[in-house]
Amino acid sequence: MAENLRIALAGLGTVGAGVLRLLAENSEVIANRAGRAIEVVAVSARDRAKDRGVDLSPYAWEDDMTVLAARDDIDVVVELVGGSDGPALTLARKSLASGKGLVTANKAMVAHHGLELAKLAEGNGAPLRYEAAVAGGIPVIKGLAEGAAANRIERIYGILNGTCNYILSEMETTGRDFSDVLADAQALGYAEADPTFDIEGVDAAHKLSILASIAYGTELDFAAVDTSGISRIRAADISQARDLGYVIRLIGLSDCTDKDGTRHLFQRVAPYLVPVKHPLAAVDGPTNAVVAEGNHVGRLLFQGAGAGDGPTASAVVADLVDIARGSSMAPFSQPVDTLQSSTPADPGDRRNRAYVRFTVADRPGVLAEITAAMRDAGVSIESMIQHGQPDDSGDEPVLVAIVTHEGPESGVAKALELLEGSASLVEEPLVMRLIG
Ligand SMILES: NC(=O)C1=CN([C@@H]2O[C@H](COP(=O)(O)OP(=O)(O)OC[C@H]3O[C@@H](n4cnc5c(N)ncnc54)[C@H](O)[C@@H]3O)[C@@H](O)[C@H]2O)C=CC1
Ligand SMILES: N[C@@H](CC=O)C(=O)O
Ligand code: NA
Repeated sequence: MAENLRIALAGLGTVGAGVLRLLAENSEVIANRAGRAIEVVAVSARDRAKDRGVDLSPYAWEDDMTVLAARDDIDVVVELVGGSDGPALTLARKSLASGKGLVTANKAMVAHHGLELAKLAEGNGAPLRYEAAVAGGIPVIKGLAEGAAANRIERIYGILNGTCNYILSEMETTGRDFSDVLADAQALGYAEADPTFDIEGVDAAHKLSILASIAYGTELDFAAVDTSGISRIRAADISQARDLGYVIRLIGLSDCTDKDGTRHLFQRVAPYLVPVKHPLAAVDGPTNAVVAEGNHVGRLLFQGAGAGDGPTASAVVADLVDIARGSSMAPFSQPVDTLQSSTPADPGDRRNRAYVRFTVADRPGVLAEITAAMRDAGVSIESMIQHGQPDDSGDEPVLVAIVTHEGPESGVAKALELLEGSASLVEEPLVMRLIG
């Protein structure tokens, strides 16, 4: 066998400790497939003494993780710290600049700095891999960049955040409280260090922007992702959706069209109503699923664990196996200077059915005001559900949910504009589109 691939690990939390366990447990199968052993030489994290259930004594310890990039006994640095900037980015830049390979699970860093890092990697002949950064254990980057490499990808969509999917599906099946289920997701190691990234859709937006770049051969444009999360969803929305035959899922959705020589890139992360019979409705817990439509292969569905130590470690180590084998794939599937620029597509042009939930004062004329705004904006109402309050005092706000017929998104936006400042509305309306 060839010489060992010598690696250093920065970050020994959920994923880092998972990688050490996986490398130890499956060393033989990994070495057979990689053609050589993968040897951990050095590690770094915040707290050396912390009990992680793994023996760190065989490895050199560095208090300052960025020093790993300067060690000449290391071929590849594995960054499992997190954060778009800060020490993770310094380590990534230094590692690639010194010609070392870099494997990372850090979608925030790749979404913000992926093109710069890819340029550094290509310029220095250093491999850069980040399969774990998108949809955890699912080999979706490989699937698109390698398996579907012959296709023009026209559309991708799916469930890209395990924490949100866990929260929504638990709330749906057990009726448990949002914050209670979020605490569970954190304890299980699914959530980001700052869970607002999960619940406000930012983590899924990081992943979507990376997938879009690989799928369409366009430059990363995280800032253009139209992003909203699940923090405003209530148990009442979940039960109203169910009564209508839908479940609620946080969906990332993107397509890319050429118009007048310009690439128009649509990227959105938002909660959608998904028909119960749709394949994405059955995706529950921390599972992720990505649908990609290629112009020759047709529809591909990738599904599996999107978060957690074992699945994420599996993707990290798969990248190491690739590097050990000598794979020379460009970090974004094609040389970074061949990626095309794009312009954000206008969402107002898109046609959808929408669920709009209003929280309103329980008094005469409120429904008429809402329906008048819908009429004036040219929005046709398909159904309306009002959840009355237990008594008839009129003191408590009530929820009114409207489902519209299909129409341009600009219609609902216009209706909400007409209702802006209305004394009947107790809070900002919540809009969720219907998929399928
Ligand atoms: N947990 C999961 O299911 C998944 C996580 N990821 C990504 O993997 C990366 C790591 O995530 P987790 O293991 O969940 O995080 P974690 O919070 O469990 O572990 C982070 C590790 O980095 C170390 N660290 C953090 N800041 C540091 C600093 N300034 N200096 C030195 N060490 C520092 C901590 O001591 C800890 O060992 C993140 O980029 C995350 O987005 C990706 C896919 C799934
Ligand atoms: N916090 C993320 C972890 C994996 O990327 C998620 O919940 O999906
Ligand atoms: Na993945």
